[in-house]
Amino acid sequence: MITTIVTDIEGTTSSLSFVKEVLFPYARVHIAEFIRNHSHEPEVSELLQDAAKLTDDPTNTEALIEQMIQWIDQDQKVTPLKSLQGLIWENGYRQGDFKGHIYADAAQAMQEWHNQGIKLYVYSSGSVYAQKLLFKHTEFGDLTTLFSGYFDTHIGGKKETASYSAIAEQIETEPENILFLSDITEELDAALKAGFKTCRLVREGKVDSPNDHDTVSNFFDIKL
Ligand SMILES: CSCCC(=O)C(=O)COP(=O)(O)O
Ligand SMILES: [Mg+2]
Repeated sequence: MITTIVTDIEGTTSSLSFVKEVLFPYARVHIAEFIRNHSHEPEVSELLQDAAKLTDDPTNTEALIEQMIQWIDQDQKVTPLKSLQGLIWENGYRQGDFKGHIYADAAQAMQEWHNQGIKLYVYSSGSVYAQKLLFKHTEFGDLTTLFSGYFDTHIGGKKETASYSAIAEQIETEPENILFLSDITEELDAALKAGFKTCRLVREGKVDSPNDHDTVSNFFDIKL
């Protein structure tokens, strides 16, 4: 029996194009200015140090900015970069430059599941802070009240089975009672290996070859 749903964001609750054509370019344009203006703040300074450890020349801030722009362009899920992106997007949401995109079916189904007592969690490569911002500023209003918790790559990569086992342990729920929703087969494979039920979202384009996961094109077709 499914008591709990863990959902991905990009390609699942929200469009790929919102992330790739709105959020990532916004971070790309503002990251240099953001780092130059905020690097003295403890939270930002710590993230920069963590990111610098992953580069060849940890002492050169300008080279680090270039590296982070490259990571954005390559959609690298580098944890300190994802945290910095959240801090940068905060301004965009606050100033009304964009709203968090949520498919209407996802907003409605999640509201219904929540009303039925099903627990909802988010697991995304975007930082927990970025996840909360996205769900707080949607065209359906503040959806953060629907969620019991949020997970990002601090718990591990989304293609690693251990991450899903850690989530199940943390939320004190048997894996077989958890349904994981994602558009990425490798993520679903990892969740399935951890004992989760899985459902694949194919939001744009045709459903491709069959695989081990139920596949739907919107949240209304998800069977619990
Ligand atoms: C938290 S919103 C931004 C999404 C993001 O930064 C990202 O990398 C998408 O990852 P997902 O795991 O949601 O596919
Ligand atoms: Mg995704």
